[in-house]
Amino acid sequence: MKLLLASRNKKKLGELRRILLAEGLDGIEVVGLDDVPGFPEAPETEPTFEGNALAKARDAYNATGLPSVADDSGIAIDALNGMPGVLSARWSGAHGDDEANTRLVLGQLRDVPDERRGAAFVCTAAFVNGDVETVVRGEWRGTITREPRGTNGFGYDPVFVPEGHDVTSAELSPEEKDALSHRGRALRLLLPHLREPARG
Ligand SMILES: O=P(O)(O)OP(=O)(O)OP(=O)(O)OC[C@H]1O[C@@H](n2cnc3c(O)ncnc32)[C@H](O)[C@@H]1O
Ligand SMILES: [Mg+2]
Repeated sequence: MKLLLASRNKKKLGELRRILLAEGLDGIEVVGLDDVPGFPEAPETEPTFEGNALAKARDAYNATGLPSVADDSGIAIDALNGMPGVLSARWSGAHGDDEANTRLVLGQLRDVPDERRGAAFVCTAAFVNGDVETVVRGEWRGTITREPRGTNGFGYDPVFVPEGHDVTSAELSPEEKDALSHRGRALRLLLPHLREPARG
């Protein structure tokens, strides 16, 4: 069985692939959007991660007929009342400009004291295969730093210190991040559902 990972974000796609392959998906060949003919993709306008993930997975399934997984994710910052949330990828106005997004958040939190800098990375993963639709959510709590640190990962990783750690998630190794991250948690919840059709 082919499984389509419907994301345009190369770093995210790399993590999705890495997490799934580490779990050993026997009989499942993982492909990305670059491996299938292009199709129109709806803008991500839903108010929830769940809604956006499901919309992305449905678009991918409807266009290709392949069982499809989409990830909608972001960071919810306590002192910003849960924002950037679903707007995480375009918080500074430019979609996918990780550096500008990160800088804007640090500026917005400049006067927020250490004890109120809590945040959570959230990942919702949606699996669509015909009538079968499954959505799961993984969360990863931590705090926002005052300066970016580290070069691994992507997005807000350089400013996020996971709970129980002193380093940012951009200073963790890829394997350490996968073991703890919102994305790792969500995909491990999805695994039983992915394995089911592969047996048929
Ligand atoms: O929609 P696709 O094509 O998958 O790619 P995208 O980059 O637009 O992805 P999202 O809409 O899900 O937006 C997620 C944003 O949240 C941030 N983000 C998500 N997961 C992250 C992680 O593991 N580490 C750091 N930042 C993350 C990052 O800035 C992403 O651009
Ligand atoms: Mg997106």
